[in-house]
Amino acid sequence: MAKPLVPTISLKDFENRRDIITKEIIDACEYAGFLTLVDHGITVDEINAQFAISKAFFDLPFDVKARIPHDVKTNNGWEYKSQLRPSTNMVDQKESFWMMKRSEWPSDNDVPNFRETTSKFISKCEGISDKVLSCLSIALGFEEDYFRKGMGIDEEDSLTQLRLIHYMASENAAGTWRAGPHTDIGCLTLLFQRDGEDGLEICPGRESSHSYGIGDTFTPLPAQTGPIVVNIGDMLMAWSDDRLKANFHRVRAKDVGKSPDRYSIAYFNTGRKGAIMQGPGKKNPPITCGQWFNEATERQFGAMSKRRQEVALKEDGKTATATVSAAA
Ligand SMILES: O=C(O)CCC(=O)C(=O)O
Ligand SMILES: [Fe+2]
Repeated sequence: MAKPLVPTISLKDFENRRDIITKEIIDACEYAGFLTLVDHGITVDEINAQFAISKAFFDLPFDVKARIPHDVKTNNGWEYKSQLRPSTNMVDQKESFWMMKRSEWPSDNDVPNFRETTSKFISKCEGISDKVLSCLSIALGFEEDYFRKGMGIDEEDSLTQLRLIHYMASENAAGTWRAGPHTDIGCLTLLFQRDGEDGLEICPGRESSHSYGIGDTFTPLPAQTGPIVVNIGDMLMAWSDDRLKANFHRVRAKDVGKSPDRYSIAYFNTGRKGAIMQGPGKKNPPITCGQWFNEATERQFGAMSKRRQEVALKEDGKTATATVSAAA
């Protein structure tokens, strides 16, 4: 039987099976750049609890969500239909809340238990990411803790983020994108989805972390509650001398007919600002992760502006009084 494009990899008995798991992860990352993790240690109840928190946040009135507006400089905060994709020249049909461990979080008064549930969820994501990153460190010829130090999740200059995402229900969505084709900016993304909320599609075949040509063969990856979709981002593609592939992916709604709301949660492992990224073969000149992150966020999110968000709110006929003040 042909191997699936995106393999399912179990983290069960990780310490004893580390070598096998490393080989499976590397095989997946060298072509598809995507894999699905199971037996990872987060229960379906814990995942559903975080989705419930996410929904409670997105259900808040616009002006409450807009108390923490997206800031292009830090890439944290709430944005509403404002992510202008270079690949489509259109805004994604979604809203999202970006956060770091040390950024401003929605208050527990607005979303009961936000801090406790989300802190627990983040620490689970950290543990799973650490396992995968330690396999990748060794496979690339670095010390086992190389990427652990590189991410520096507890350092002041950590750039790792959690993103709560809500794609609104739609009907006959031809010509629009829930998320236009893109590659992820950071190192390693963990993506949580829910049964029945499909839409993610991936396109393997990217050769260089500096090329942005998009292929035309996208393969759908059905959404499941429980398994985690893991993918490589641009930073790790460059950091591995292009060995691990950060491939294009996108999220679609049905061209004809109704698509339900879709909620997803992404945990983006990103190198800390001060870490210097250079691959084992020194293919690319050294650059700090901070500089890489700033250039990439400007390229991808630079067009998110105060004006854009206000226009989007008005177009939607929602309250236009929200004090959205994201940097231009
Ligand atoms: O919602 C999804 O499934 C994908 C999200 C995504 O690709 C991203 O935020 O980078
Ligand atoms: Fe993505």
